[in-house]
Amino acid sequence: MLLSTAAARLSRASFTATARRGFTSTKVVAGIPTVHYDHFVSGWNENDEAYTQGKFHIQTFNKISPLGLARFPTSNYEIADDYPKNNAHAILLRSHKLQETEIDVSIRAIARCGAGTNNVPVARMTELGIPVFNTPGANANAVKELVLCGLFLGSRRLVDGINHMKKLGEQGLQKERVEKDKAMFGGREIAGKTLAIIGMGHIGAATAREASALGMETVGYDPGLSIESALKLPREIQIMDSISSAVSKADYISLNIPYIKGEGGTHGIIGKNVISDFKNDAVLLNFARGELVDSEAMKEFLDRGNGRYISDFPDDLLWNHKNAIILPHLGASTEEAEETAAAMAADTIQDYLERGTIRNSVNFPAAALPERQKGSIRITVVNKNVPGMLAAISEVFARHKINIIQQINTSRGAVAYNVIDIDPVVGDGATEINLKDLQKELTMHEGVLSSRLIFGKAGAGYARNIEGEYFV
Ligand SMILES: NC(=O)c1ccc[n+]([C@@H]2O[C@H](COP(=O)([O-])OP(=O)(O)OC[C@H]3O[C@@H](n4cnc5c(N)ncnc54)[C@H](O)[C@@H]3O)[C@@H](O)[C@H]2O)c1
Ligand SMILES: O=C(O)[C@H](O)COP(=O)(O)O
Repeated sequence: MLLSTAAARLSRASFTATARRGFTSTKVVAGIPTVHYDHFVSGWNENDEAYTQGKFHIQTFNKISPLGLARFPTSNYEIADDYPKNNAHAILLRSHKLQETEIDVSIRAIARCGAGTNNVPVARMTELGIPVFNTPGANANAVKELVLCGLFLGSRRLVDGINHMKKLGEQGLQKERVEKDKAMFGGREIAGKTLAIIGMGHIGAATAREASALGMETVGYDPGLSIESALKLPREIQIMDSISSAVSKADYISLNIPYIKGEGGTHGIIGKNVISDFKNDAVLLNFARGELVDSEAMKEFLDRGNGRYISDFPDDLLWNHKNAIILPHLGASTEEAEETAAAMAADTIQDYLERGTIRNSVNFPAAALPERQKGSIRITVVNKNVPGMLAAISEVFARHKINIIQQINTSRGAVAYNVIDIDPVVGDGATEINLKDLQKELTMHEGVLSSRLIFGKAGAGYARNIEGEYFV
């Protein structure tokens, strides 16, 4: 859907832009030949007046910490929450549910200031050759602190007690009734109880450590446990081989895994089966995602016993349940976490846009080429991860008698990524290099999705192969 409408719009836009410009630019760099290039002034924008030439345009969704945004130097970047169609180069967002129609063809990258990327159509972005980034660990401390708070909310009837005191206050009865009524809000201590951690990544591992320090026994389940996280776990933690075996021992269960839709994903992973292994008075802490828990099954559990559910996510069924406490997605809402996540996302985006470096991507392979030599030109190519692509790409450079100084080719799943530094002095001694033709040949090779020339003006030099049509 997007492609057909976008393609139609872009056909018009690229034609108009080319016709309007009607020239090929040149750039002379001291000591090296003349470089011919095209579309260094972006041809994506339909409205030239709105376009600030020579700057990267970052489109934000959600309110992003100003301290994080300040990482973008104003000399090279412009930030706005709204751009005319095809004027933005990258998207920065938090939990906004990003629709495919909001992702213009000019977008080269998307960064999530936070951990979960289930609000971004990641699989589709992979097909389109657009890297999606997140900020691992940036908000983990904030979430961990709220999970600890959840332990206490689930142990003592704090919210009910607070509400009761408000009611008594309105009636002027607080002092008279407090000592008698407090018996309604008794609880238990967490020391000596068992906490099961499902997902021992940045949040889960930190929670396990703190819970252990508070005197709790800990058990954990995580089939993808990283070495980095394993090193943070308390020594005493017992590692289990299934969710059920972990929860069956637990008085408290903390869920800290990503939400992944579809087959093999985590939708409703805490369902009837797993819940049937809960102790009658178990407390489930869900600071991960609402969709991980089957609300019907949870309701049955809460209706029949003394169990509790503390969740950071809206729930149409459980929002008013007497044994549930629902918070308005506050896990990462601290000044510190918002700032750290925004700063990390800003740095990641800049590294990608300015150097082609990829780190913290959820759909692209990590890639970092050493700084490009002065005067050299960096070209990045995104292609489908199918046989013969590297040879085909190298062949284009060879045909143009261009020497590759350094390069990296790496892949992840269905996508491959190349970063190539070339010597602008062509092999046959010619004094001119035609990047315009080179980029078109590279980009239009079957299987290539996009290419980028990192040389010259910010925001320019991006081309895409959209189902066999060339867009610059
Ligand atoms: N409430 C909030 O505001 C808030 C803030 C940050 C993160 N989150 C949520 O918490 C999740 C975890 O965040 P994180 O920073 O710890 O991420 P992380 O990537 O560091 O850790 C996730 C861990 O879960 C493990 N895992 C994945 N699938 C699993 C499964 N089926 N069973 C057991 N373990 C599994 C992974 O191997 C990984 O170790 C995020 O994906 C996000 O949805 C919520
Ligand atoms: O996945 C995350 O990082 C959290 O859910 C935080 O979301 P937020 O940035 O919208 O608070």
